[in-house]
Formats: sequence, C-alpha cells, structure tokens
Amino acid sequence: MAANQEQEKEQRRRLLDVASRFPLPSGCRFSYGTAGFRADGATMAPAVCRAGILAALRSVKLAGAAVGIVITASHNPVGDNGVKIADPDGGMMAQHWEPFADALANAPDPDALLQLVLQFVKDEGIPLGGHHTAQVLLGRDTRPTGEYLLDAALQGINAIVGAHAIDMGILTTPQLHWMVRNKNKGIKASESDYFTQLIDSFRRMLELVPKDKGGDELAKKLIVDGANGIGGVKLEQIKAELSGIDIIVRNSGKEGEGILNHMCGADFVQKERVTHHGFSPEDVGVRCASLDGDADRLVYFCVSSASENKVDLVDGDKILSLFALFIREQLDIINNSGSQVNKSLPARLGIVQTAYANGASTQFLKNLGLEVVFTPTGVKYLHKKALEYDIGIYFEANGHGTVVFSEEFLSQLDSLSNELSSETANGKL
Ligand SMILES: CC(=O)N[C@H]1[C@@H](OP(=O)(O)O)O[C@H](CO)[C@@H](O)[C@@H]1O
Repeated sequence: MAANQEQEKEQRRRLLDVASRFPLPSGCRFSYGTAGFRADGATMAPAVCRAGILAALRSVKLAGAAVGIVITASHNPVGDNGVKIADPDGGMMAQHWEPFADALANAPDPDALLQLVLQFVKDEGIPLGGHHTAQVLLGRDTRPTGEYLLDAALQGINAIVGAHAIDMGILTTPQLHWMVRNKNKGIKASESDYFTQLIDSFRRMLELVPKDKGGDELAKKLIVDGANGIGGVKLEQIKAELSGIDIIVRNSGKEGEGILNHMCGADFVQKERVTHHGFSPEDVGVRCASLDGDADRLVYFCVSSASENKVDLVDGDKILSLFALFIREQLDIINNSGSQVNKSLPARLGIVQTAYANGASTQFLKNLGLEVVFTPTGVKYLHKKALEYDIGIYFEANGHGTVVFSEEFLSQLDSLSNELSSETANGKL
C-alpha cells in the first residue's frame, strides 16, 4: 500500500478511535457562542476533545501556523468550564469555521464525526493525510476540571496525524492569545517573556506620567481583586517587579481566600456595585481594580463610603473614554509639535462599542468629534471592527477591551520617531 494511503487509513482510525472514547451524552447539545463552548465542566470533555480536533485541523489548513486553545469559563461559576480557539494572529478563531465547530461538537457517533471531518477537509482543501504538520498551544485557568479537560483536548489534537500539542500550563486568557501571536511572529513567546514585556511596558508608562498630572498619586496603593482566579495568581508573581506602585492582591486564589468568581471579580462588581468579598469600609478612598476568573476583564472601583455598602465604578465605558482622551491628546501633541515630519501622521482613530454601552459615554465620545461605531456583543466582533482603523479602541461595559494599532501606523510612528531624533540632533527642534 502506498505511504499516503497508509497515512489516510491511520487518520481515519485515529478519528474513529478518539470519537468512541468521548461519546456525546444523550440530550447534550453544544453551541460555539461568543467565547466558545461552555457548560458544566463535568460534561465538557466531548466538546473539548472535538475542539482539539478542530484546532489541529485549523493549524493544518494554515500551513502549520500555531493555533491556541484556552480552557476556561471566564466569569462563570467554578463548576462550569469552557473552551475557545485562538487563530494564529492571537485573535478569535475565524467565524466562518464556527458552523463546523458546532457540527463537530454535536456529531452523534464516531462514524458521523469521521464523515463530517472528511467532508469538511475536502470542502476547505485541508491537506489531511499528507506530510503536513500542525501545532496547538494550550492554556487553562485554575478550575478543578481544567486538567481533565486538558487531557481531552490533547487526545483530540493527537487524533490528527502530524499534529503537535504544547501545554503552556495554567495561564490567563490574554497570556495564551499573546503566546500564539508571538510564536507565529517568530518572537519570544514564553511566560517569562510575557512578564518581561508587561513589566517593561508598565515601567515605561509610569515614566511618562508627569508628576503634576497625578504621577505621585499613581505611586500609591492599588488593591486588585483577583476573583480567586488565575489573574490574582499571576499578579502575585510579578507585583514586586511592577516598580512605582504598591499592589495588594485580594481574592488571590490562594487556599482559603474564597471561591472563584463567587461574590467577587469584575462581573460581580460591575453588576452589583457593592463592596464584595475581601473588601471592607477600611478601603474607602483607595484605588481598587477587579479582574474576572481568566483575567480578560478589568474594571476599577473605589469603596465610596464607610457607612454604605457601595462602590464607585470605573467600568469599560469609562476606561474606553480615558484611552480615547489620552490617545487623542498624544496625536494632538505630535501634530502640533512644529516638526516638519508630522504631515505623515493623520491617524484614523475609531471607537468601537456594543449596544450595552452607556449612551452618555457614546455621546461624550461623539462630542469629542470621535468616530463611534457599534458591533454585536463579543470580543470577536469588536476586535475585528477595531482592526479597520489605524488606532482602534474597543471596550464593553463589562471590562473586556483593548487598543489595537495597525502595522502601518506603527511603522509610521517608528519613522516619525527616527526623523524627530535626527531633527533634534541637528538642532532644528
Ligand atoms: C471573549 C468574549 O467574547 N467574551 C464574551 C463573554 O464574556 P466572558 O468574560 O468571556 O464570559 O460573554 C459576555 C456576555 O455575557 C461578552 O460581553 C464577552 O464579550
């Protein structure tokens, strides 16, 4: 038998075998939602195994580029778990693969699963059975079902001939996305590289804050609510190196500190707006921040009075407005610097929100003359829209969000910076 036929046969055997090891419980139905599959952690193994198959196929399709799997149920209760796939650019999996994800997760028996994969491979032109390679990076949060589901994902990945799984360990969701992106860019992608970048960026940011604009204030205490999840664990590891700020972690995930996302974390604070687990009237006036269970949400708050149980919240809408003001101010500084080289920097700045954004924040941003657009709920929609701009700022009120810069804009900034340095050296500025 020719080598290719042998490999094809082996491929079929592996798929049938893994599907029979992870049968779909009757009455179970999975749907790839805004952030992947989610359910009670104890029922998730079939969906996670099939997500493993899917991620490996995606990597084969993309010529062996690294694809990511995150095992987390984010802000949901500790008994839940979930799985989502990251594309090679570090963003969410391309949406046109979601219908296949659903079909695969719900394939009723091994033969149906095999037929689905073979048909999809044919339709998408995936070179399965040949001399392909695939690599999948895996991360998971601190949930008790994490390790068991990691094993299901590994078995799914290994069911694709030539696929290679790399367990990156217990991570925040942003860490895994960052690692996938860096790996595909051929740059350093380990956890210690992530920490180095974070610590260095934080130091450089603090250096930029003028003392007369709150630089001294920043140096004071910050209490971070880690939601008893992975964010608190990682922050404990690096907080001593985030020089210039005194960070105290509460709900850090240590034994005895409380239950993941229970009466704590970004989702709880944003919805309830009351002093929560780990906080007390003694914290009145201190800057505080809350993460969620996988640390991809962030809101700030302050305990407002010792007698009332209330907090003042700085939610995603307000964080977005602060970023918008700051970035616009930086662009104005560049454009008014009197240099001859500015003409090249008219950046297209876009603000992306969802229907859940506070209308007052939208009006505030529009009054600043900024372009504000809307997408459905979910990072995958917001992120995609933000990429259409030179600088795209997006946040959901619940604290999911970021700022994205186009490659072209970054290279323009680089050349502007070089030109300004040479103007300074020549005494023109
Ligand atoms: C990565 C992602 O898209 N997460 C979604 C998802 O939040 P999680 O924190 O991932 O559970 O559901 C939220 C709605 O409940 C939505 O606002 C958010 O965008």
